[in-house]
Order: sequence, then C-alpha cells, then structure tokens
Amino acid sequence: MTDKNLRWKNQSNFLQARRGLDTASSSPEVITVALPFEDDQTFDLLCWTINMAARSGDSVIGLRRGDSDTEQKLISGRSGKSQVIGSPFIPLQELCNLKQVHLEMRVASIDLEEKLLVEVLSTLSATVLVVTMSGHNLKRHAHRRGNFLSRQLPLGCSVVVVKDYKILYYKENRFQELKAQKELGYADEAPALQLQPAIVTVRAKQLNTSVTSIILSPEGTETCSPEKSFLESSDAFCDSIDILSSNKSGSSHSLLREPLISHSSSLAVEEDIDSKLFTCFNIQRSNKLESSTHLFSSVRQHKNFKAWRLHFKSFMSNLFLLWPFKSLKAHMSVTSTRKPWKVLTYEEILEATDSFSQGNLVGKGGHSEVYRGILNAGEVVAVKRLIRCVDEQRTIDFLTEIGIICHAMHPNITPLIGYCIENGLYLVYKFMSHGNLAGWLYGRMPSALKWEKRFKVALGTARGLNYLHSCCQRRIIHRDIKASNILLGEEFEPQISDFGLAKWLPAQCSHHVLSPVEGTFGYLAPEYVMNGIVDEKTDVFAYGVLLLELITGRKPIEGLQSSLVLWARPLLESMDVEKLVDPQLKEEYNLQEMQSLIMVASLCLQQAPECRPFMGQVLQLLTDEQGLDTLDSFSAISSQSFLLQDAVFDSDYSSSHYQEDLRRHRELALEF
Ligand SMILES: Nc1ncnc2c1ncn2[C@@H]1O[C@H](COP(=O)(O)OP(=O)(O)OP(=O)(O)O)[C@@H](O)[C@H]1O
Repeated sequence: MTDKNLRWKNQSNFLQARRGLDTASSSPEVITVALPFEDDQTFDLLCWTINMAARSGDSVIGLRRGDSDTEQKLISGRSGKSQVIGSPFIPLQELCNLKQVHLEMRVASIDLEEKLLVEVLSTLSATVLVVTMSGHNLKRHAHRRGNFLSRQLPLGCSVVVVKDYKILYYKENRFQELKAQKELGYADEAPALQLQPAIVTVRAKQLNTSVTSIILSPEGTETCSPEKSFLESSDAFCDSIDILSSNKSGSSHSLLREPLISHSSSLAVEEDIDSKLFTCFNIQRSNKLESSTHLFSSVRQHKNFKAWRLHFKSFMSNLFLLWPFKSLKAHMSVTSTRKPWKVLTYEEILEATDSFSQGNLVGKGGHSEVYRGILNAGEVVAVKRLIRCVDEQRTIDFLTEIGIICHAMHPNITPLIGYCIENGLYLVYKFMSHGNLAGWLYGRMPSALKWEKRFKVALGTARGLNYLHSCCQRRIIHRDIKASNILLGEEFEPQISDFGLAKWLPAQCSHHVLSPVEGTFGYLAPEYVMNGIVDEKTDVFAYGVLLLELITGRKPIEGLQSSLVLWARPLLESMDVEKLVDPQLKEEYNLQEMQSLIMVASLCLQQAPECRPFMGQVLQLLTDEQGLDTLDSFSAISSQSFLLQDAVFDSDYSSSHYQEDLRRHRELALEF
C-alpha cells in the first residue's frame, strides 16, 4: 500500500470512528497528547488534538517530556525562560473556549519513555493517546511506535500518530484484552503513579481565565512546595500575559481575529494539594471551569471505553477552525510563468476564426459564443464573443471577466491569451482540446472518462479553486463552478473557466450578500439561495456537487425535482460506495481515492457553510507530496472527436427558466 493510501485509510477510519458516534456515550473523555520537545510542534499537535479529537467537555492533557530545563521553563517565574512554555499556548485558550475543552499541560520531571507513558495513561483513564514523530522514515516508525503503544495501552485507549496535521497511524483499541495490561502487571496492581488534580489554582478573575499549576514528582524525588509552585506559576502566568500583550498583534500563533485577553490581572488563590509526578500548566475559561478535582474524579468514574467518538456535526463545525495554521504554502506559490495577455485587433480575431464561421463554433454559453481559432503565430485559441444586444449587466459581467481572468494565473485556470474590445467584446483563451467536463460525463461515451482522469479533475479543480480563494493577490469567488465550466486540457488537466459571475472577495470581510442570486441551478449553496450570502464556501458547495458528478456520473438536477445532492446525502453519510459509484466505471477505480472523494464531497456539501472545508483543506485531504507525483504520472488520452459534441453540451439556464428554477431550488433547499 502506498503512503498516500495508507494515510487515507487512517484518515478515513479516523473520520468514520466519529461518524459512528454513539450519542449515548457522550461523557467527557481524557485525551492525552505525548508532546514533543519543540514548542512549535507542541503547539501544532495540541491544535490538531483540540480540533480533531476533542469534543465539548473533554479534557486534553499534554504530557511533556521532562527535564530540568523544561521544568525550569515552566516554573522559574519571571526570570530566565519562564515564558517560553506559557506564551505559545495562550492562544489555545480561544480554541478551548470555542470547543469547550479543558486543556492541561503537564511536564514530567523524568523522561516519559514509552513504558512510563503507558503507565501514566492507565492512571488517567485516557481514551485516546496522540503522539507525533520526527526524523526520516516516518511511515515505518509511526507504524512501529503505534503498534507498540496500542499493544500496551490500557483497554479502551486508542492511538493516533499525527505529523504535520496528518494521521500517520490510527488504531482503535476498544476491544483489546486486558491481557496486555496483566502481562505488564498494571491491571491487578494499584497504579504506581497517582496523578491527583490541582495543587494550586490561580484564577485571574478579570481575565476570565484560570491557571492551574500542579507539581508532581515520583516518590522519592524532590517535590516543589505548593506555595513555591503557586508563586512561580503566577509569575510564569504574568510573564505569559506580558509577552502576549506585547506580541499579540504579531504572534505567529495567533488563532484569533480579536485580541485574546486583556492586560489586567488580579490573581486570587484556590488551593488543594497533592501529588507526585507532573508540573501542570492549565488554561481554561473560568466561567466554564470545572475544578480539576471534580473533572478528574468524574473522568475516573465513568470509564467510558466507547468514548472515542464524537458527534459528527459538532466535530465538523470545529474541524476547520485551524485552517490559518496550515495553509498549503506549496500550492500557494503555484503561479504560472506564462507570458502576459495581448490586446488583439478585430482583424486578428476575424482572421483567426475564419470570420466566425459556423465550423469553428465550439460552444454557446448563456450570453456568449465560443469559436475555435488560430492566431498568426499558429497558436490555437478559443475566442469567446459576447452576444450582441445583451443588457448592460452582461457587458459589465464580461468586463469583470476580463479584469479577473487577467489577474488569475494558475495551471488550473484557463489561460487568457488576449482580448479585443473593437466591434464588440472578445476574450481569447488557450484552446482546450478536450472540451468541458460535462461533455465527458454526460456525452455519448461517458465510460471513456476513466477513474484516473476523474480523480485528476477533482484534484486539479481543487488546486485552481484554492488558488482563487487564498493565493491570488486579491481573492476571488468564482460563483459558477459546474461541469461545463471545467475545461480539459490535452492531458486532461482541468482548467476552471468562465469568470463572468466571479467576484472579488474583500481581504478583510469574510462574506457578502449579493442580489439577485446568480449561478447554475443544482450547484447553488443553500445559504446563497435562501439569503444571498456569498463567500468562498459557496464555491466549496458547488465543488462538492462537481465531486458527486465525478463519483456518480449523474447530473446535478435530473428531470424536474430530482436533486443529486438530496439523493446522495444519505449514501454519503453511510459511505455507501457501491450505491454511489457510477456504474459506467465498472468497478475500475481505486477504492481509497473513491473513499477520499466521497468523504470530501460529503464535507463540501454540509448545509452550514462554516462546516464546509476551505479549498486548501480539501487539497490537504486529497493529496500530499506522493499524491502529486502519482497524479503527474497519469497517462493522457487524447480524443479530438469529443470536442464538438461536448462543447455544445451544457446545462446553462436561460433567464426565462431561471426564476422558476430558483423557486424550485429554494423549495429543495428547505428540505436540506
Ligand atoms: N478555452 C476553451 N477551449 C475550448 N472550449 C471552450 C473554451 N472556452 C469555452 N469553451 C466551450 O464553449 C462553451 C461555452 O463556454 P462559455 O464559457 O461561454 O459558457 P458556459 O460556461 O457553458 O455557459 P454560461 O456562460 O452560461 O455559464 C463551454 O461549455 C466550452 O465547452
């Protein structure tokens, strides 16, 4: 199995574990995270855990390998590096608030090697252990370490190995026999290390934030006094606040649009004392504060071994909070180095298209005709001519398309060669020899579109959209993503075309309201139809519909009322691959890729826009370095004969039908 497929298997198992959530088993869980030494990796891992693994009420405990230096960082007060461990985690507070998750950091005064980790976990009644890896041969090591841990962990504790927000290994461990524990002698004995909750709680009332410090060390080793611990951790906390307030605008880890916390800090003390092994730094919103004692005792009581489950909707609504942390720089930097567009004369256009001869007509859009042409230099082009006698709005749309397409340069955006504004309006694009996707899916020979090409189209379109949404100098929403607007190049590389409805997305504003609703029936996002709200998630929804078309070979709207999305929704939820897959594929598809597309489609078609992924996240789900290489090696199949028939095929809606369609779509949207 390739790395990519393996990762997909993990990813899909992981998500399925959440989809299969048993809502009855919703008691809080303890999720432990074995943290690496480096602060930035620690931060990433905690972010991932809070977002992906934790649900409301859960407790995430970060266990950090202990040495004197680390401990020093945490507890040494204002001097030295005391703020190093505190400040990077402060931004996690907002995330914890949003998810209502209790976060706690513990620094062991001794090395947390695997056996000790296992032991600690059993005392915490943890249901999940999250670990990470570094170095080379990640896959092999992740597998080895994951297997080792899952064999030894207590019953009910699953293992996830995560690196760079990707799951390298995942194993549910609900049904493991107690044998392993008995062999290790854990099951029958009282736990050697009793981890008790807060020794000292420092609550910064005005900050609406509480900080708990626990100093624990093994029997016989030196123990910090609670008083000392309190003083030191309050100092550390003050330091973190100072650091944060001085850095809050420039913090590379800032999760927030708003400043996190204010300056003032009036500290009060609550105290309770115990224990042995860890130093703990705990950030939690005070009005949601459950005392650590209470939290831990309740966690111990419930022993919920089925608890590695999460309510899907709540999971989805929180899954995407982290996006700013993990933008796909690789994809962001992809821009074409092609030469700039030219301004063409009307004579050049006439000559190229043989005076717009019917033989050169390759397609008609709502307000335009597209002709094949050959420029002087021998370059094959598509000339898009705005049909005359159209209203002013169409002219504006056409000019918008010129402005936007000039701005967008990416391998998955149809390249503009030039334009002409004499005797009408003309846009000249590179000619796409394989026509549009709709023609391939619903033309005379749909079976010719093999799975490799479908997957390639899905991936390339995601890249193009991600570029428009996140990587352009000014962000763009396309607003008319559909199969007939995805053109296919010589190697079936998809190219997003038709920017007539595209809009600039303001850098600061997340969405805006547009009226009237435009786009293509069958691809419109519910919030857009109902309220005219537009942002990049409008495109994400349409992309989800496009994925469904690739998977099922069905049109978005068949007949009068039959919506592809409504038909597919229950099948997506249950991951019913057999029923979803286009019979034309005749089982000739890669199951892992199919599952990944189904999963992504299901995410993109979430009713609430905030539950849909950003396109960068879609890309992250669909690919990695190996994935890109694999895709590049797909063979290209050339079939000129499809060009004309495809070009004529399109699902546009003339304005006379539009209002009726919209009415029907609104009715359908209500059923979502
Ligand atoms: N660069 C191109 N190369 C090859 N064919 C093209 C090219 N651009 C457009 N076409 C063909 O021309 C058809 C019409 O394109 P156009 O963008 O005008 O309209 P549309 O997207 O189909 O409809 P609408 O504008 O109403 O949404 C497309 O479906 C496509 O098959």
